[in-house]
Amino acid sequence: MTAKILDGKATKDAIFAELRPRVAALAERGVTPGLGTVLVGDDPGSHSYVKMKHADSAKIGVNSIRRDLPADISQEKLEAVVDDLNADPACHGYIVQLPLPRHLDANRVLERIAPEKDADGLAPVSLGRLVLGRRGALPCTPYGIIELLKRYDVELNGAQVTVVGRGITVGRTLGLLLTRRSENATVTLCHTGTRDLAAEVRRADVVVAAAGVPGIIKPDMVRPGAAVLDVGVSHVEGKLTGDVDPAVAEVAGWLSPNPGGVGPMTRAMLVSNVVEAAERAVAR
Ligand SMILES: Nc1nc(=O)c2c([nH]1)NC[C@@H]1CN(c3ccc(C(=O)N[C@@H](CCC(=O)O)C(=O)O)cc3)C=[N+]21
Repeated sequence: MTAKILDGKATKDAIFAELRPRVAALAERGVTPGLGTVLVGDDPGSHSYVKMKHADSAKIGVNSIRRDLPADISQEKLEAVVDDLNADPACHGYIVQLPLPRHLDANRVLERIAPEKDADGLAPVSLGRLVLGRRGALPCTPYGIIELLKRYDVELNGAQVTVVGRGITVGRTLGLLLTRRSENATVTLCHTGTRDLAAEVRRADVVVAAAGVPGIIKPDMVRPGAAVLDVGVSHVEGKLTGDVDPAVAEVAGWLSPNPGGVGPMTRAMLVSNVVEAAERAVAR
């Protein structure tokens, strides 16, 4: 048996097809959604992600607002750019690409993002709203994971989900999303202090691997038929390597490829958050 593919690339295209008429409706009201990115320094990975985000925007008629800043920019100057985007009516949502160079305080920058313009749902106000169960931008990767599972009819209601990794961008926030009444999953959040990772993974209907440890999920840890999502991004000998051992495909019922799985879904939800922010700005 080999796992069915949770195709993030095709699902992104389907989501874009649904966003296009919403963008057209905004155009009729004279509004073009604008997605901003703030990129500090010249990390090649970050550059390529930001480039992909703007290519996605262009595809569905969303304007790009790009601020590429030198690696040695000061905290004050970076915060001034954030203030500028907060004040720019053409920018409906933006992200500050993470990680930032070490001399900068990322939390202070994220705190400064106007909550209604937080496109990745990672600013403190958005995270607080998620905890409280109030409306707000949802973090793009967890949101994309849930959307991907729903569109392939993978059951979450009552499901046992094991999440590996407690980072804010994926693991910790995914636990919050999955345990909402609307998803209704039971979540086990694993991390470096977990005593028996194999046992936690083995009883899961759905496994989300977001540890950033290449190949940490082995076939003997996966229950036959389980859905396995690979969120790991590591580079081994110059090649993108995920957290899921390729042999898991022989055991799992569903598998998100990497690349081509959760990455494109993250980008789809980012654009979706910006279109939604533009719709809210028009309604105000
Ligand atoms: N504020 C902030 N928000 C982010 O959302 C954010 C961030 N900072 N910093 C970096 C990470 C990384 N990230 C990716 C998004 C899409 C792909 C993606 O689409 N990858 C493709 C291509 C991969 C390849 O071939 O290189 C794929 O998986 O198929 C990857 C990585 C968003 N991040």
